[in-house]
Amino acid sequence: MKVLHSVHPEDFKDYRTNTIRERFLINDLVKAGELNCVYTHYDRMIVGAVNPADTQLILPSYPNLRAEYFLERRELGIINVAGDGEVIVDGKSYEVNKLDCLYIGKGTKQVAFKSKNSNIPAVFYLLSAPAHKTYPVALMTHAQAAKVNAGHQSTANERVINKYVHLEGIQSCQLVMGLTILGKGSVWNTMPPHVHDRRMEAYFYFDLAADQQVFHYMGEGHETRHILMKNYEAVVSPPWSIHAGSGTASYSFIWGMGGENLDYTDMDALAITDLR
Ligand SMILES: O=C(O)C(=O)C[C@H](O)C(=O)CO
Ligand SMILES: [Zn+2]
Repeated sequence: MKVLHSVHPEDFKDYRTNTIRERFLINDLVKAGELNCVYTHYDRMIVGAVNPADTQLILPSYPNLRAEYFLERRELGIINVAGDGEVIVDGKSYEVNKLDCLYIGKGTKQVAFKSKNSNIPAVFYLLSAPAHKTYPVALMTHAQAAKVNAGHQSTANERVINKYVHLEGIQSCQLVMGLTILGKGSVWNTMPPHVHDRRMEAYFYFDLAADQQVFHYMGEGHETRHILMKNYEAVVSPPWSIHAGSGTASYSFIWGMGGENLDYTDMDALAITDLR
């Protein structure tokens, strides 16, 4: 499993395009018939994706974990971003269709992923954080997710934030997870931006046309850089970094965090005019 190490904000200031991409971008996650994971040293969050074709794919245990099975000491959040799918948790099947979320607690021995129709395969995005206790398996459909309307059409940042795993939603040890869908004509996410030193974050962009990209902004507010992101690519955001994006076309993205607390609103906002 590929490993991403943590970066100091002072070192980040000298990074050029290639180094920024090497240290923070997670690409090649979604591949037909494959399950791929990347281990990050940001709160030990694992970022992954599963794209089952004709046969089911089983979550393996990686040598990095020194565990008998993947979820021996971890919890897992899953969101499907494509065709209808099924997740089998220790023999019990859950229908996980587009934009539905399944949480699986510590101690689950086997997790298998299937597409309902191999012509329209599912793409399951995965986030896994270390866990100290077992919370029950929970399925939340897109319709059931807590919705927050944010931004405005006049500032091109109108969007709906959908919260699945958080303090008042699906219970977890440290995972917080949801997705944001931009309104028609809006291109900006998370603007005005924020940081949260208490939690790392990862963004995964989807429903972005193949010939378009998202400019994802990162770095300390007074020292920003950008990274160009394609559909089905993820990026890690260190605790000291802003994480915001502007797309050349419409898109959605999954956000997910791990760290000190489960409070979605624990953010330190930055004024747009203070950004450099
Ligand atoms: O569009 C937004 O704003 C977001 O989705 C923000 C993320 O949820 C986030 O960064 C949470 O910390
Ligand atoms: Zn954030």
